This record gives sequence, C-alpha cells and structure tokens, in this order.
Amino acid sequence: MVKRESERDNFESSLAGEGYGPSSIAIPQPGFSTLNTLPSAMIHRTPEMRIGIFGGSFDPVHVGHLWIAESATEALDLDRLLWIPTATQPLKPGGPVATNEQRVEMLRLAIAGRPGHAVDQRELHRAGVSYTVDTIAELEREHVGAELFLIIGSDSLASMRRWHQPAELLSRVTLAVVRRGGEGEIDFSVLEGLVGDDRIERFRRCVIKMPLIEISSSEIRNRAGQGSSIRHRVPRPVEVYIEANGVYRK
Ligand SMILES: Nc1ncnc2c1ncn2[C@@H]1O[C@H](COP(=O)(O)OP(=O)(O)OP(=O)(O)O)[C@@H](O)[C@H]1O
Ligand SMILES: O=C(O)c1ccc[n+]([C@@H]2O[C@H](COP(=O)([O-])O)[C@@H](O)[C@H]2O)c1
Repeated sequence: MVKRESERDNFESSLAGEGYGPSSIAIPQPGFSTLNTLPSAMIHRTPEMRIGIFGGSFDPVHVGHLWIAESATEALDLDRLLWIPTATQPLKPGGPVATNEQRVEMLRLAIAGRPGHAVDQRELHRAGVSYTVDTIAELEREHVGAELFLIIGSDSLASMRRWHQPAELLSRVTLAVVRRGGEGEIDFSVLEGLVGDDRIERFRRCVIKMPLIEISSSEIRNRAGQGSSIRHRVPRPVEVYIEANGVYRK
C-alpha cells in the first residue's frame, strides 16, 4: 500500500513535470504539453499499478462519462485513469463531428483539477483507425507489470465480437463494464469462445455500479445543433466552450 502511494505521488509529479522517483522511471518524448495531458510516449516501470483505460469518441464528453470515470476510479481502486479520445472509431467510420483539438480541449476542461486523471492523445497522434488492441499493446510496454482495466459501456460490450482482434485484446486487459441507461442487463455471453470462463468471471466481479444515466453524446450534439439547452448534461466549462465556439451549431 505504501508503495502504491509513492507511485501515485510519482504520477502526480510527472503530470506537474517535476521528474520521477525510482519506482516510476519515465522518459518524456517531445510533445509534453499542459497539466492533465500526457505526452504521447512515456515508459513507466509501474508494477502492481492499477490503470483505468477509458476510450471514447468524447464528441463531446458528458456527465455520464464523468460518472463512469469517478465510479471506476473508486470501485477498482485505480491509481490513474487515462481518457483516450479515438481518432476514427472502427465501427463509426463517419468519424467525430468536433475536431480532435476541440474534443481534447473539452476533455481537459471536464477533468481539470482531478488528480490521477489525464488525457492521453496517442490515438490522435497515431491517426488512422483506432484499434484498442494496438493502444493496449503500447500501454503494456510502457507500464510494465501494471494491471490495465478497460472501461466500457454495456453497448460497447455488445459490439465486442466485431472489434479488431477481440480475443487478443481480452487476454491483455481486465474488462470493467458499466450498464448504460436505456440498455438491458449487461450480457457477458457475447464473450463466450473469445476468452475463458475464469476471465469472464473476473470481468463480472469488475462491473462498475452506478446510477443508470440515459445520456449520450449524440443527444447533446442534436440539442446543441438545435440551440436547446445542454446544461447539466455536460460540465459547465464544456457547455460554455461548446456555445462560445459553436462546436455543434448547424
Ligand atoms: N450514459 C452512459 N452510460 C454508460 N456508458 C456510457 C454512457 N455514455 C457513454 N458510455 C460509454 O462510454 C464510452 C465512450 O462513449 P462515447 O464517447 O462514444 O459516448 P456516447 O455517448 O456513446 O456517444 P455517441 O452518442 O456519439 O455514440 C463507451 O464505452 C460508451 O459505451
Ligand atoms: O478496436 C476496435 O476494433 C474497437 C471497435 C469499437 C470501439 N472501440 C473502442 O471502444 C471505445 C468506445 O468507443 P465509442 O465509439 O463508443 O466511444 C473507444 O476507445 C473505441 O476506440 C474499439
């Protein structure tokens, strides 16, 4: 536990750009920008760390996402949580509406001041189609010995057989699923044949419990496009940003 705390401190130091302790050796690469935004490539020796990976289009980030991130951090006792905006989600070939820069800025505003949470732009820098299996392979190399928890909504779980190399992916991560408002019960049977029963049992124990929230980025884009209120659906700084920049204005 003591070790975990010192590693947590090292991570906070790394966010503040203050250097690294012996249990977290990091090699910053060019592109290290502001607080709460990780450089695209760092190598951390992070044995026993518990890292949450939360990928999404975040077009825009909304309060459902924030509830998920907060609940996951607490329930899984995460040391850190990486918000990873996709470049092009493989099953959404149309791509996002907001620009990459706008989506990153909205994420930064949403998580500003939240220790342990950071925006990781690797999929944007990699460009092209964002396959989660590639992202996880990179993160595994950078965080040797850490347990990676892939945080997804139940709708993402339902589509997982259509993901790129799902069996490979599931052998590398612990799935942490959250039920989505408006969807049925979480159905792990979709994973049968991709991964062993023992792993599925572990994923069941990592289900994130929180109030059902029936809110989506598409609804927010539609509302903003029509000039309807998006107050309380997104954090206030994100609302102000969307309005000031006409992000989803038609
Ligand atoms: N209200 C919600 N409850 C539970 N999970 C959610 C919710 N909203 C999003 N998620 C999950 O968060 C992850 C990222 O979601 P994403 O950024 O695509 O937002 P979205 O609201 O699903 O967007 P869109 O409406 O554009 O499809 C996905 O795994 C998704 O299942
Ligand atoms: O790797 C894949 O094939 C794949 C297919 C569909 C979705 N994903 C990932 O799942 C996460 C949630 O996607 P989305 O579009 O619902 O936000 C995001 O990180 C996507 O990159 C990944």
